[in-house]
Amino acid sequence: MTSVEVKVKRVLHFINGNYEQSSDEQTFEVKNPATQEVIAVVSEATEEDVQKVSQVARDAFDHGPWRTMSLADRCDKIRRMAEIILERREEIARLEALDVGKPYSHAFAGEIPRAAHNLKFFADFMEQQGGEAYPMEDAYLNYTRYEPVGVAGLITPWNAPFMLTTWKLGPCLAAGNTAVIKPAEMTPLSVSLLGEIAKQAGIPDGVVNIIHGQGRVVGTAITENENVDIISFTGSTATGKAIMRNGADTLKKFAFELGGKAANIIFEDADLEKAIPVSINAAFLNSGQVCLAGSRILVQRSILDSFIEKFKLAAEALVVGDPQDPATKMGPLVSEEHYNKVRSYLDVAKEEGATLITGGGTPKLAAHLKDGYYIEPTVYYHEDHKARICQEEIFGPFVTIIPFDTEEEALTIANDTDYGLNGVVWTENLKRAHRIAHGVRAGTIWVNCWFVRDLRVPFGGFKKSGIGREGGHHSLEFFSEAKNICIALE
Ligand SMILES: NC(=O)C1=CN([C@@H]2O[C@H](COP(=O)(O)OP(=O)(O)OC[C@H]3O[C@@H](n4cnc5c(N)ncnc54)[C@H](O)[C@@H]3O)[C@@H](O)[C@H]2O)C=CC1
Ligand SMILES: O=C(O)/C=C/C=C(\O)C(=O)O
Repeated sequence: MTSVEVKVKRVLHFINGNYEQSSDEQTFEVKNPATQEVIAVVSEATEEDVQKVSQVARDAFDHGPWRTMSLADRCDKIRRMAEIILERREEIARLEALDVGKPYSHAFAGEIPRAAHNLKFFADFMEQQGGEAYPMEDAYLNYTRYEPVGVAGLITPWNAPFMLTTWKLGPCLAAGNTAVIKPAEMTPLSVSLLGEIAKQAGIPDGVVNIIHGQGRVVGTAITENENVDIISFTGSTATGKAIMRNGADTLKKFAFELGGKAANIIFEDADLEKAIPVSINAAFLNSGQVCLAGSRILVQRSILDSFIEKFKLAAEALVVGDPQDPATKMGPLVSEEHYNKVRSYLDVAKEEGATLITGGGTPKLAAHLKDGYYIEPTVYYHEDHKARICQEEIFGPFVTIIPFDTEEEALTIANDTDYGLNGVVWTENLKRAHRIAHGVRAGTIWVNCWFVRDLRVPFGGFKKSGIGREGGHHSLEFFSEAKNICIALE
């Protein structure tokens, strides 16, 4: 028995304002990762379906009222979507907990309001934008307009499906584009609601479309489709590379937010009262399935023993359980495949001679969760930052503590990675904080905090963590074509 009544849901594509099944009526099943119960039967698109949805989005862009309606009307409709999301907050948070296995309390308090904010923020922000003007003496005047690009493919991952889809949909719509959304096949439930929410908000048919299926079929077909002009993708680095290859023939524009292996650097003067709980969150939020996770904890050797002792106690105190239970702080991993991947790193850690500080087993759970994909919050210690567990994105409740002696050494270790999405530094020394923030090669550095988000700032990664930036005007520029108009004044 689960803590919520589960009725198997039927998830359909949303095309041109209607929910419909695939042309060949094929489906696939989605399971609750906490129990392995089937929770949904989802339509599985064919290439023909992708062709159809892309054409619908193209026609809506070329001939529909969306890109030509007044900015105020467009933004009002996007803001209405945000209001509806808040009205349905509990329902969406329940679905996210059911589908992803993330704690309901986190979805309700954090991700769903953030999803509403993603839409409202970009509607408000778009209305504040001006253009550029460049007079050439008195002879000519150049002025710049930002126009929508066309059809955007929004390909999103399973770790924060609703929040990350709205993060792309907000600027996409505000800039006047139409969208083909491809949610992750493992977690389609919450994103599927965006169709009816868009319709209820008065967004014209064909502007927001959602198509379900496997990434290698549906994602590839979207990426290769002539009607799709740009792709905004969040997910693994490997998939980012495939998308770039597959989009080359149609010369698509890309924004990629990819993997991470952030260094969370704790100096001896850090305020551990703050650093420990935030580092626990950075390690185990959403079972560590967060691209921004602080999965490499670099600790100055002079405080190593006391840090390990406190961190271990805090990790062991985390309540692991049913995602629907408000007391739960950590749920299961998203799927059997991912569970097996994360578990395989326990063997790697052993082979590499890492020292287990805590975890590595299956937590004690209520009987109805016995088949869930649970792993205890797991903490290793390793002297060698080049070990695989310190280099590869594990994307689970699995962190490694690595010692360092000097600031230079901390920087060397922090930067010795293929990734560069974010970094974290804990110190009470302002000058050192700046030196480290400047020295770490990553898109966001948090000083004495983690995952604090202001939607105006650039968000994205250095190195293999991404291409381009989203957030504020960066998102609007990605989803727009800049046009210059030059007028002779004489
Ligand atoms: N940066 C992040 O937020 C995320 C990172 N990951 C990392 O990726 C690893 C593997 O997870 P996956 O589920 O395989 O992520 P993925 O990157 O394959 O999936 C993300 C999205 O891409 C789609 N996709 C897959 N192959 C595609 C293709 N060839 N063309 C177009 N779209 C495609 C999927 O259907 C899904 O919607 C994880 O273990 C984790 O390390 C996974 C999800 C999110
Ligand atoms: O806050 C954001 O805009 C993005 C957050 C990204 C993740 O949570 C993720 O991909 O894990």
